[in-house]
Amino acid sequence: MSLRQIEPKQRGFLIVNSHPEGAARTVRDMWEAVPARTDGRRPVALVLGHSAGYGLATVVAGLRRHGIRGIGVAFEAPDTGRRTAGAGWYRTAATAELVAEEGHDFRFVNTDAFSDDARSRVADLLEEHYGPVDHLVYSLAAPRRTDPGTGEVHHSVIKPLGAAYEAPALDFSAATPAVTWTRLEPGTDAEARATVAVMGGDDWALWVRALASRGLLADGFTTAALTYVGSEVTAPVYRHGTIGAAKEHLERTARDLDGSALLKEKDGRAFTVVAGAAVTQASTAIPSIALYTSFLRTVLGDGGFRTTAEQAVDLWDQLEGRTPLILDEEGRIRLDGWELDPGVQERVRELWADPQHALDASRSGADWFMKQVRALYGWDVGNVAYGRPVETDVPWPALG
Ligand SMILES: NC(=O)c1ccc[n+]([C@@H]2O[C@H](COP(=O)([O-])OP(=O)(O)OC[C@H]3O[C@@H](n4cnc5c(N)ncnc54)[C@H](O)[C@@H]3O)[C@@H](O)[C@H]2O)c1
Repeated sequence: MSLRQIEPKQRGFLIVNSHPEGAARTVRDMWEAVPARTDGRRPVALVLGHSAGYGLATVVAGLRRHGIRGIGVAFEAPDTGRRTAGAGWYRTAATAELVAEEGHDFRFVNTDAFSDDARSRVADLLEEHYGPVDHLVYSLAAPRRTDPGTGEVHHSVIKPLGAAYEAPALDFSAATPAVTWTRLEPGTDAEARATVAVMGGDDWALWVRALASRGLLADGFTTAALTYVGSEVTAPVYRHGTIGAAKEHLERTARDLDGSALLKEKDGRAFTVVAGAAVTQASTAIPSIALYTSFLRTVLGDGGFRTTAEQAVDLWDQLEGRTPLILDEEGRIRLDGWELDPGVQERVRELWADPQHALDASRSGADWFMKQVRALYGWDVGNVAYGRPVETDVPWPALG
């Protein structure tokens, strides 16, 4: 037991502790925001990266809309007595509570998904409880990966390639959001290769092969990995940078998997899924993306900015064949039409051209962004009694 009174602790743009009840509340809010529909076949799903961002939205929408059964995998730190558990730990506990309350059948594994050990543990659990997988959703975002073959640790970096990138950014370490400038020197070839090793498609392909080798791909199996295209204003640091090289590798991996004998044999498909900008722990680490996302919110307002859960609902409907697949000319599933709409991008470019003036004229997007960042850690969430001591040592849901 570790009942204590906690306050948010911020270092730079990072918040280093999480509120269990606040984090749980965000999951319940997401759950309630996804209208339930319980008919259908209850497919078996494996979601890698289930505790945050698009992975969490995929689990919640999959449970609510299709009654998915199966396994989520994430890598979260427990409560240490000095420091709270990671927010994803508390979100997992809250998701498991909803699973139990609503009679679903979904388990959660806390492990390094990049390891062979994780693959074999998950395959064992699938064999024991569910059988072959209908859908594998790959939504990991990590700063490093240990190559299971060589033991080498690769570190991803967020840098432009070819030329330095100088751009406005949002300083959200201060109480009031302000514009600052960021300059990033170009990454080296070695840094680009390391980023590809972490965020490219190698690990995804290892998961698909591991499931196939255990006879765990269902007929009509689909697998989808999350990717991002984004705006031309952030392209130098995203799509044309080191992370963009990793996303291109991920997209090539999708095409290779899609054409592979392994999938053909099962009448299976592999896709990347282009989702829109979202406030997540992964994306707040990218300079300028915070300011871009704030401006996107200013332009789109409350109704136009699609949530991760809304996009996950669309993804499931396409994967389950309830609506036709929306593929671009490169065979990617597109969920980001609302973000890349030319009129929307034109208005974002106008704000970007004079960012301080834009921020002075309207802080709505930046204020929303900062609130979203705090909510990622369970802070500043409605209907939470922050003044009361709270149990921080919450157990990880049992696998039994
Ligand atoms: N955030 C965005 O704006 C955005 C937009 C489009 C696409 N995407 C893509 O969505 C995917 C997920 O990103 P996100 O922003 O939702 O990330 P996130 O940081 O919110 O979540 C990452 C998840 O990965 C898990 N994870 C990290 N390392 C792990 C490991 N070693 N083993 C097991 N689990 C691990 C975390 O526990 C967490 O569940 C990425 O491919 C990202 O590029 C993100």
